[in-house]
Amino acid sequence: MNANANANANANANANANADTNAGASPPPLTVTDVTVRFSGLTALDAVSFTVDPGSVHAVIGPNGAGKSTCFNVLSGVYRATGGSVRFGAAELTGLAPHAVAALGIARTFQNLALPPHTTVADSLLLGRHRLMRTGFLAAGLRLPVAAREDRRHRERVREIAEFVGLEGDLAAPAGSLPYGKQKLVELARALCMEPRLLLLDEPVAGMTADERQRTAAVIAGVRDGLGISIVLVEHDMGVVMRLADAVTVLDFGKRIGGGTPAQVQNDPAVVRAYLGEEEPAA
Ligand SMILES: Nc1ncnc2c1ncn2[C@@H]1O[C@H](COP(=O)(O)OP(=O)(O)OP(=O)(O)O)[C@@H](O)[C@H]1O
Repeated sequence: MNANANANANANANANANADTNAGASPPPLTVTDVTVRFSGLTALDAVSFTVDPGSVHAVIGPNGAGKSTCFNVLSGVYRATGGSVRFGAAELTGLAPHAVAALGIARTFQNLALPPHTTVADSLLLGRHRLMRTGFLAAGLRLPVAAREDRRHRERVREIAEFVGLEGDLAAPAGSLPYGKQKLVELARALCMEPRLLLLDEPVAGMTADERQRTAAVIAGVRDGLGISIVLVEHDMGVVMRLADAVTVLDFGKRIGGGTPAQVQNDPAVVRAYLGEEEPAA
């Protein structure tokens, strides 16, 4: 079975096993309206608007310095927009701290690895479920049956998610001992362990080998197709963007200069112009 088929098969097998909180609930649209971010005189984002349709992969692309990371940081609550609004369904995200954004079912991964290297993959993924744990510290410390039951349930779910991304054979390994591509998949799995409805992926294939890129792209497609989770993807790899994205927003110098399907933006003269001197947006 190739990576694509494997991810999709796993997606189908596990879609039904999705038993926690937000899981299974169709995500609402994410609506970004006129978002502006200024850093002492520099306008990093200038009245940017776009909508992420439920269950779609929406890529945000643009040349270096275009404002992609700034946009990502606004969506995840790390930066506060100077103006405009970001709504996830009825919830206004603007001004919320990252933990409050996460509590709405929005999970993120990081551009650089953020895993404790000596912690096993299983425990790293369990950390991702912290938000969903109900048993208190005391009950867990006293080893009460309710805590043991909850721990078992979370470990089962961790195993399912590990299988979904193809890490089932690595659960006992320290995360830091795995090849880079797998460590990035652990990050993705940890975000999935939050049972998000929207996943923010910051350059998920950066630094990967061609094989790792293909495998990760298949897993991301599986997340959308099998779990119905909406995905915002900031990515430089145009091949991956064009293959994966349902919709693309193109930024340049903080402004939205184009948007639409991958085919539409590839053929948009303004987009091609913005990329001249860098990489062509063609796959
Ligand atoms: N915290 C900050 N303080 C001041 N200026 C910033 C800050 N973060 C970003 N900028 C500036 O905002 C602009 C947009 O940067 P941003 O990192 O969002 O672009 P990008 O599209 O992600 O670029 P890259 O592809 O190189 O990562 C740049 O001019 C950058 O120097």
